[in-house]
Amino acid sequence: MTIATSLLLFGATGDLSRRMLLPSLFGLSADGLLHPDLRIIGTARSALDAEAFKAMAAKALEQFVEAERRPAGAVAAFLDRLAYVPLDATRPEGFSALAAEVGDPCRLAIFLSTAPSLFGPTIAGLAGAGLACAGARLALEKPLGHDLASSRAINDAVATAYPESQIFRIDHYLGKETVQNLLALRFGNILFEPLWNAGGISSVQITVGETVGLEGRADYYDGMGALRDMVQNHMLQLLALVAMEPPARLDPAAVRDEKVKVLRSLRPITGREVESHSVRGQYGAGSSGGQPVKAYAEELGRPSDTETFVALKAHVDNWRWKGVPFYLRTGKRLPERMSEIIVQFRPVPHSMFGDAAMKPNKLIISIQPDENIGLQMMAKVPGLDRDGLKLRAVPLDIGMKNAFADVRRRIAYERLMLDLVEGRQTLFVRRDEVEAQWTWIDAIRAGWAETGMGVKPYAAGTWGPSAAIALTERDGVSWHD
Ligand SMILES: NC(=O)C1=CN([C@@H]2O[C@H](COP(=O)(O)OP(=O)(O)OC[C@H]3O[C@@H](n4cnc5c(N)ncnc54)[C@H](OP(=O)(O)O)[C@@H]3O)[C@@H](O)[C@H]2O)C=CC1
Ligand SMILES: O=C1O[C@H](COP(=O)(O)O)[C@@H](O)[C@H](O)[C@H]1O
Repeated sequence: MTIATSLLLFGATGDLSRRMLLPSLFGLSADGLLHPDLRIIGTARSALDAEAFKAMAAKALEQFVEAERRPAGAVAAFLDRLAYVPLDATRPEGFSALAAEVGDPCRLAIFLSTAPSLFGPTIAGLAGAGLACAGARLALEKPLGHDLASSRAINDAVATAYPESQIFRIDHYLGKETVQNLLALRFGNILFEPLWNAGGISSVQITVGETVGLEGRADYYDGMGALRDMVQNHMLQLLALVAMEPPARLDPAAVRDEKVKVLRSLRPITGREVESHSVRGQYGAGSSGGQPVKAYAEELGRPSDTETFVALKAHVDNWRWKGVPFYLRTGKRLPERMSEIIVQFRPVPHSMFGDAAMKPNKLIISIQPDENIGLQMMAKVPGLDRDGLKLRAVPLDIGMKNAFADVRRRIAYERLMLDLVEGRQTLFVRRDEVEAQWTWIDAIRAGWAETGMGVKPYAAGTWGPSAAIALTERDGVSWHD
């Protein structure tokens, strides 16, 4: 595994670069985790020189890195790594100037933080300038298309210059600490695996709630909606990690082989099934964090049929998960920013305590805002119990914050950037995974179009339309709010 000595950052002046990528690279540089020779070459259309780019980067660090984490020396050392080449990626002739800045093209990492419509010309330009060497790595930001066909077109364009072993497709959820902790929890403990199947588990819920609205990404978001923006990628990756078979090794092929099997086993939701298996919502006026907020259409400035909320009932059609519903829900302007996975175990087969207070065990994996793993267990209520034992559900909590109080938490992009420059592919999404994800999503969208299923309103600051509650209640299941 060779470590890259140049990182080429396309879209270097953009929002993602300023908010996430440059701050993450800075964090790694400040902690001595980057190769001392690593140079970061920013590129975008803006006609900046290196000094102006460094000034922009310095400002981004001021804005997005806490003051105590950016001592002046570390900032200066980071800025020293930076160079900038202005380039319109649609014009092939500009790429030779870029190549001249790159040292060894076989020790190059490239990050495309630009609109996917630029991927094709960028790849052609890179290849034409000799920057598609066998050792080079290419990271691609989402969205990787807006459906299966467009995703295939992007992947085909990329594959003309870079083989799959050099492609790093970003899903930033895979860089999150608790998401990887799922692997540790499932495969580092003997406790869960014997029950981790349809015999022991009655349902799984995955919620990714956001309090924010459009956040200045109106055109992008309105063209995508919650299903494509969040479910197609992050939520299906979470589902795959929960449902996959134990990989034999923690390596890219073994982990991704298991995930893709799950994604391909997702039962298609087609035609009229969308009416009983999905709910689309769009927020109206309401409140967020105690402040009044506008309706989606008002924020957007025009009427729209794009969903800002989606709830789904999915099934993984294989031996392990026969008959177990996976409920997914995500939305903007929900009451909390909260991502969690709830694994609902089955009741004990026979209760010697009577039925009254028995609650089946529940595993609660909180991804954000706090990392927490909780197991709801039955315990005896203290007392003399003249009328028989009384039981109550109590939490067995592992607060990651306390359990690992002395360990610094890294944001997802720090881990992903480091894996990119050092060449570890496990936390990046393989082409077959993306395509299986799109296949499942496209069928749902086709069903929505076929049935004319529109969006149901919900007030900002609530958990989506009431139909989302009915989706689970019909099966006797409640969302874990
Ligand atoms: N922002 C976010 O939170 C997230 C963004 N993404 C995705 O990442 C990508 C970048 O997003 P974001 O940073 O928000 O977008 P921005 O619009 O803020 O930035 C786009 C970047 O692309 C550059 N660019 C535009 N046209 C060209 C061109 N013809 N040639 C070369 N460079 C060009 C811009 O350069 P210049 O300004 O100099 O013209 C700018 O640096 C998008 O695909 C987005 O969907 C994914 C997840 C989250
Ligand atoms: O990819 C995206 O993710 C964010 C949510 O990410 P998180 O790390 O804050 O949970 C979402 O806001 C955005 O719409 C989407 O494109």
